[in-house]
Amino acid sequence: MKFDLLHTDINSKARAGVITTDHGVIETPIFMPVGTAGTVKGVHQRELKDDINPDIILGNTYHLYLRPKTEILEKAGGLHKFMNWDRNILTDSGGFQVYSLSGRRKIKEEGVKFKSHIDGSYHFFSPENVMEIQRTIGADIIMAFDECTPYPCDYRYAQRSMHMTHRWLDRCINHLEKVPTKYGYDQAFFPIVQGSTFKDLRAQSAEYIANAGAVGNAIGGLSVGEPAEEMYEMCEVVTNILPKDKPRYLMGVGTPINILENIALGIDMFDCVMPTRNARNGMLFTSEGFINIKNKKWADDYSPIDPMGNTWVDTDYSKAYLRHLFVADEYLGKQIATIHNLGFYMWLVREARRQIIAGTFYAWKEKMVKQMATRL
Ligand SMILES: Cc1ccc(CCc2c3nc[nH]c3cc3c(=O)[nH]c(N)nc23)cc1
Repeated sequence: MKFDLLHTDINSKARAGVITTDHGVIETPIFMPVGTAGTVKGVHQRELKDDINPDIILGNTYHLYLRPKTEILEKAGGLHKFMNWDRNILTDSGGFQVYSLSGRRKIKEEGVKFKSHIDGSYHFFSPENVMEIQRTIGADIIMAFDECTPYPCDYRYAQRSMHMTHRWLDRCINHLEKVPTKYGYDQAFFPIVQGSTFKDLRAQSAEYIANAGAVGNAIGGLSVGEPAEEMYEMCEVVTNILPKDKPRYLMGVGTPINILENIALGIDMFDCVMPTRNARNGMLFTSEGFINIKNKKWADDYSPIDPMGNTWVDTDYSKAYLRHLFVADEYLGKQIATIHNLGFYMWLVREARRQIIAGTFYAWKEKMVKQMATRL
């Protein structure tokens, strides 16, 4: 994997770049749609390509390991072939999902014992076996096995959790050297910065991760309930330490405003379940603010979903029709809203990239942040 920095904004730390892997280029800043179990819920791969056109989507080690299981993926020749997606895929390492999904889990130095949320069976993730699972899934970018430090927590806990994540990072790196890639293309490995919301721990973790010398770096432990101001403060500290010539991935972020503010702080890659999860609840993101399509006020509004729309659904269907689909619980409603929200997020980061290259990003960002804060 290589990263070319094309342009850095003069009024902020925003950057425009290109990541190149064996499955094509990724123009940054980029938003990565969440495709947890090998599908972006409710959207065909063909629709994804034609209408949303993401350079990369996310998969999840925890979910894919439990279902369809690694042997099924291996026989298919990896996740790309299994789901018929020939562009980039990034998989998270599963640590976060174990911490957030399976209520029953025991975190020890060796690894994490957990109960499957599907059938209650017991499983064990360690830095070593999670590296093997990600080799088998075959994503182009794979994440270190870390502990996403719960929020809030006291300093002692954050410090011990951070050091364990650093020890687990060393075990991931050592093991990866012993397990060759399985399908003939390269897999990039990203370590993850922790340290909760303590500036000194964040600086310490950023130094440790920077010293690992990986081709890309991630910031974890945020977007876990902390106030946005604290998220921005931690990103400021960490992006001042992480190398400039490597992409920076801020995990699980965020709202459109979070994304613009963090692009200004030097973040290149984002993922978030909001556009897809909120879509399924009828919450639409537009450049003028939020729309809850189930609200009665849209019942006889025959205007397009979003006149400024970025995808064909925005002008093919009216607000009244989309509201009817949600009220009637028709699953076409969820599909339309998902394509709309993902189209909005892709537009937002592409427009940010255009503004950075034009040198007008900062003023545009300030205008957009004000404009999107309204609730329609
Ligand atoms: C499919 C998929 C879904 C979700 C993710 C990111 C999930 C995610 C976080 N989401 C919000 N905050 C988060 C923090 C962390 C973190 O500290 N470490 C890891 N490994 N993942 C995180 C990756 C892939």
